Amino acid sequence: MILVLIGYMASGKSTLGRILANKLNYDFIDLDDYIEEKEQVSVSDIFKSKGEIYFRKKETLYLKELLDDKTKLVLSLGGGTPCYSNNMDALKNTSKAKSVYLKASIPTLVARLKNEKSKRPLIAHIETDELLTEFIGKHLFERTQFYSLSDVTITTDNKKEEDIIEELVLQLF
Ligand SMILES: Nc1ncnc2c1ncn2[C@@H]1O[C@H](COP(=O)(O)OP(=O)(O)OP(=O)(O)O)[C@@H](O)[C@H]1O
Ligand SMILES: O=C(O)C1=C[C@@H](O)[C@@H](O)[C@H](O)C1
Ligand SMILES: [Mg+2]
Repeated sequence: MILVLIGYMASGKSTLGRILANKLNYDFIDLDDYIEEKEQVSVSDIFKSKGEIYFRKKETLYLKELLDDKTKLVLSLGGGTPCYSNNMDALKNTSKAKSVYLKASIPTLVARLKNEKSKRPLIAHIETDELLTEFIGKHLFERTQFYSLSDVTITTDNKKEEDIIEELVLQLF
C-alpha cells in the first residue's frame, strides 16, 4: 500500500506524512525532497535554472518511479503534482495507492504561507498579504478539481495534527 498525501502548499502534507508513516511503520518520502536528492539541486533552483515545465516532467517521472517500486510507503506530493500531466490518473489507476486530500481554507493557508514564501517559487515574489490571499484563492480554485479526485478528503482547519492523523487512519482502514 502507498498512502499519498495531496493538498495545497502548506496544507500539512510533509508534517502529517512523517507522523503517519511513523505510526504505521511505513517508509516516508516527500516527493519534493526526493526530486532534490535525485537531481542534486533544490526545487527553487530547478525552477530558476530549468523552468517549471522541466520541473513538472521530473515530478511525473519520479512519481511513477515511486508508484512502481515502493510499498508500505507514505508519499507526500508537491502542491502541484496532482494538477499536471496525467499524475492523478496514474494514482487512480493503481490499486496499490490510496490518496488523501488534506483540505485547508484560504485564511489557514495564508497564515501559514505568509512567513514561508521564500522556499516556494510560485509565491516567493508576492509582496503583500492581500495579494497572497488573492493568488491563493484563484490558484486553489483551479486546483480543487484535481485534489477532489482523491479517495479520501480530510478538512484540517483548526485541528491538531494527532487528531487529523486519527481521522485519517479511521477513513483509510
Ligand atoms: N494541523 C496543523 N496545525 C497547525 N499547523 C500545521 C498543521 N499542519 C501543518 N502545520 C504547519 O504548517 C506549515 C506547513 O506544513 P507542511 O510543510 O507540512 O506543508 P506542505 O503541505 O508539505 O507544504 P509544501 O507543499 O509547500 O511542501 C508548517 O509550519 C507546519 O508546522
Ligand atoms: O504548488 C506547487 O505547484 C508547488 C509546491 C511545492 O511542493 C513544490 O513542488 C513546488 O514549489 C511547486
Ligand atoms: Mg512539503
